[in-house]
Amino acid sequence: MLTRRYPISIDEAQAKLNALSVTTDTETISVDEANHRVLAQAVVAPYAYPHFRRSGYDGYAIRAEDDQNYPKVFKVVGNIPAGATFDGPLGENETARIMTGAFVPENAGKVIMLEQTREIEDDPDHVKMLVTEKHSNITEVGTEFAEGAQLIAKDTELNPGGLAILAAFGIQNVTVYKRPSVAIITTGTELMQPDEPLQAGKIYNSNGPMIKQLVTEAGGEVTSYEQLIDDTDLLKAALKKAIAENDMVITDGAVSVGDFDFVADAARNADNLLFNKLKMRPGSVTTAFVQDNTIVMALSGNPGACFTGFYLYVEPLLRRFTNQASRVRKTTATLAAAYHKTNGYDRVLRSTVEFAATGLKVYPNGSDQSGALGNLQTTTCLVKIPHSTEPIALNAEVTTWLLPFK
Ligand SMILES: Nc1nc2c(c(=O)[nH]1)N[C@H]1C(S)=C(S)[C@@H](COP(=O)(O)OP(=O)(O)OC[C@H]3O[C@@H](n4cnc5c(N)ncnc54)[C@H](O)[C@@H]3O)O[C@H]1N2
Ligand code: MOO
Repeated sequence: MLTRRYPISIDEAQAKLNALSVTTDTETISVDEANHRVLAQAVVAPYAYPHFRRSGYDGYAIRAEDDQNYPKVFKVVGNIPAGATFDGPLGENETARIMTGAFVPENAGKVIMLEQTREIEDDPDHVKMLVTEKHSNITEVGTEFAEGAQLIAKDTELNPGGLAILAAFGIQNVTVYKRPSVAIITTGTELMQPDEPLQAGKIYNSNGPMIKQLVTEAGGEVTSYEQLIDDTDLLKAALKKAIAENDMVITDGAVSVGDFDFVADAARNADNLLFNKLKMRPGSVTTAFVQDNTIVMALSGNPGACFTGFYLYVEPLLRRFTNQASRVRKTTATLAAAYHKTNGYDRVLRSTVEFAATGLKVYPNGSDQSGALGNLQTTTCLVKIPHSTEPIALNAEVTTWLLPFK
């Protein structure tokens, strides 16, 4: 059924999505699997770190009171490799040979580096120290973290460095936000499977693989991925199932006014229709609605529109499920290359950004057509050309969205 749609602006559409309440759930997972997951609770140090006084160098540990009158001969009373401990105190002018990272005897005040010492021929029980050291060369207990100090803050996305901090304390599990579950439904009888030979009138599905990775990059979990032919009953059933089982459903294609545009119907009858037309190109047909507490984001089948729609509307929403701000950074930049077209709607150009000394410069990157995909790899930002009857001026200040992972 063809019914009139009422377009809203990019800002209005983003505001509507932003106003949706999103539930954040948590789960406890193994640190091994926590890279790029977001902490739902701060992690604190279970004990001081380091938890023993540690030597920074290979050398000899001595008492502070013996640290004078060089050159000087010390009696070697022990050997402390990394991982070992040392029983008993050092006596006057006694020393223990020590390795980097090893336990420093309790009453030692300094480690003399090996380079400042000399063995004594035929006398392995003694060593000659040539000069003292400026620093103690000992890392004290708790230098990095006191017991109970915060190791990593809540709402931090863990990375390999952070995992190292957790591992340093033997922490094996962390409480993180659950990733939002996302079903992806791509549509179109023209879509072939990747292993099928090329056929006239048909294309390979390029949006599906892209959306899958974009969802993952934005912290979502793709729970199902379907490529369906244009069969209204099939599509309706798939959408219903996906809605019942996921936090979000992303559909692609079948959203305009064609014969199989089942999404338009679902949107019209939804619990909460947010928008089904945008004052923007590409992606004017982008649609969003809530059904049974699941958000359905219907992206255009046109590759350029699909890419643009994901970053402007889906990424910020996905991030909210893990209490994160969008990584698509909105800013202003200088339009550094001419763009002559005028537009009835705001146009979002796939562009590239240059971080110049004078500020950000942006350059339209190849085709502005909704159906073009040749610029998806190299695009690093999206640039808004406001609707106007006059072409935009060169060097105009333009709203720019910097894309993450670019
Ligand atoms: N009579 C009208 N026709 C169209 C209108 C309109 O208002 N009236 N809007 C146009 C605009 S603007 C857009 S954008 C597209 C939107 O179409 P859909 O989002 O419904 O997508 P489809 O019609 O299914 O496909 C459009 C285009 O994209 C290709 N496609 C679809 N899926 C994929 C995929 N997974 N990978 C790669 N390419 C895909 C498909 O083959 C079509 O070429 O509608 C205009 N038409
Ligand atoms: O909605 Mo279409 O992508 O504007 O060209």
